[in-house]
Amino acid sequence: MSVSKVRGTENRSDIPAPSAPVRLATSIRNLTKEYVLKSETVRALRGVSFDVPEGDYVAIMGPSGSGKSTLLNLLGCLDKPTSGSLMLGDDDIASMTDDQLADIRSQRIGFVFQSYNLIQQLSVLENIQVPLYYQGRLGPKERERAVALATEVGLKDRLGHRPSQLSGGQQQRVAIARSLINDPFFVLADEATGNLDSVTTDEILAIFDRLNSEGRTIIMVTHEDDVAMRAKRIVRLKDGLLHTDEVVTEQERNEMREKQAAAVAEFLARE
Ligand SMILES: Nc1ncnc2c1ncn2[C@@H]1O[C@H](COP(=O)(O)OP(=O)(O)OP(=O)(O)O)[C@@H](O)[C@H]1O
Repeated sequence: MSVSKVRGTENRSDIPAPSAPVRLATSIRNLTKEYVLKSETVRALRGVSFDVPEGDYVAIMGPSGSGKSTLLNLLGCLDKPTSGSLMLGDDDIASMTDDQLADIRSQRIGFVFQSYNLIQQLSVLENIQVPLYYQGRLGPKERERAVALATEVGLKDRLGHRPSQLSGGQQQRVAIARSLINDPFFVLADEATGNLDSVTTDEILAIFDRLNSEGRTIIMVTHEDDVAMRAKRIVRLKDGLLHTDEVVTEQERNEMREKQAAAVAEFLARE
């Protein structure tokens, strides 16, 4: 893998030129997280700093225990840092109350999990609208938006289906549509293709590509190099620290797309 070693927003053709101020989806400074146990304190994050400009597509990688889930939990407002700052828009989550964190989590962050996390008793359309239930925002406009999102992820003719009547890839599409219903700061994807075969993985990554080209910010944790190479940037953690922060060039992303498309075609030809 040859990713060019360029950090932050320097030399980024996909990020607006300096004349247009770069708006940040999130900004992380000296972020630490310690878990205090009876016998020891685990320093899961030991001072991590990076920015995610709006419209970026970042893959977070690193060996087991390097702090990926801890960082994801902080980005998703599921936990608070021990020190440092994590800005979402103008708000620092470090200084928020638990109630404020819960509000931001349900209203401004789109989650996509490996196991889809859909509600089995609800239809596709209802699952997409779940984040709105908690805010009491369910009217014809919201329904229209949910239908539009279902259409965007290719599920227009499955609106009344239950999750058990869908394939894994279709369930993940529902989760992606659900993640967008609140127009989030960013979509946070945790091993989103981890349960999917190569054909379906390619379909889901194509949806992420499209969403990102429409301006959506995507942050995903993955163990898979081939999945990470579809992002615009790879942040690697090691021992709770930022190890590398590398841009994936458009050429490298295209090559990975072509490689994966060829593998899918070969697989389908064998079927
Ligand atoms: N709730 C917790 N209490 C105590 N220690 C924890 C807790 N969560 C994580 N850790 C520790 O923090 C460190 C970082 O863990 P984390 O789960 O963030 O790593 P990871 O990179 O996501 O690993 P993996 O790829 O295996 O999921 C590890 O040493 C882990 O044992």
